[in-house]
Amino acid sequence: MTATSAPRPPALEISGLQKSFGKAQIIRGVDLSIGAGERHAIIGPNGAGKSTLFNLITGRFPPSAGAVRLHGQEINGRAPFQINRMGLSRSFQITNIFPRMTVFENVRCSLLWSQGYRYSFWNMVNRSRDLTAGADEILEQINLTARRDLPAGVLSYAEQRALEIGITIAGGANVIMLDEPTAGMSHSETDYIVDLIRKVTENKTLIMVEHDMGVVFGLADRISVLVYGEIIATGHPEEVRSNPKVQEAYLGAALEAEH
Ligand SMILES: Nc1ncnc2c1ncn2[C@@H]1O[C@H](COP(=O)(O)OP(=O)(O)OP(=O)(O)O)[C@@H](O)[C@H]1O
Repeated sequence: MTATSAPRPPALEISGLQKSFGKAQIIRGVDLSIGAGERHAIIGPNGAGKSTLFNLITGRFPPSAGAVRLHGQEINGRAPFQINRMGLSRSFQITNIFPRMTVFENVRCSLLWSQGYRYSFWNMVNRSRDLTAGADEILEQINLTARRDLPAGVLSYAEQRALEIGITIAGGANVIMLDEPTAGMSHSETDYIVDLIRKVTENKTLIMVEHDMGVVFGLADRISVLVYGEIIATGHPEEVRSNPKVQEAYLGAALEAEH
């Protein structure tokens, strides 16, 4: 690249985004720009529209108005799998693994899909050294090598969530979206998952919805606060923490709930 080349577009750029279900307007004009390599948390009270926003970004729902750009390319109207192939991958609130398949097979399956293979290729799978090596590398990253050949269903809850993160990153996406990755975890499990997230999102863009303020303030470079379908503040953790609007609308109560 030369010095005169255009600046890198943000990893994700959301403009004027709206979503209504029938008469209910759930996302009411969201503008947000998330830079490449940034770790960004979206916080807000229950029912604020965080999951809906995720579903709009990932193509699960079509927006009522507005646009989403991934690395400068508009993604409106594309199917989730197409957006995934453009480098965006997400996890869900509910653990989303194949419990009877081994831990290794879960990751390999995700790699297969991300590379566009179909069922007819299963018989070739065992021969594919690249896939095996790729899956083993992911298992190493998520600390599940010792559990490689167990059915995923016998893993502990935290290990299943770690596996799900492995499945999310397996396709090599550079924008990773995690929906409440530490929900339902003990303090020690949460610490374990936070370390893991930090490790696997190195040099990637992370967008996460999270209710645990310890996790949010420990991981995020910037935070957006969504209240009633609108972003009322975006900024560095300390700016957001001290913002009186945020204190009033959400953070006061959320931080109190932690103690
Ligand atoms: N498919 C849908 N049809 C109708 N209403 C919906 C639909 N999906 C979400 N909603 C409504 O949109 C609002 C926002 O829901 P959403 O799940 O996005 O909030 P949230 O911020 O993720 O909440 P939580 O923190 O509890 O997960 C809620 O009132 C919900 O009932």
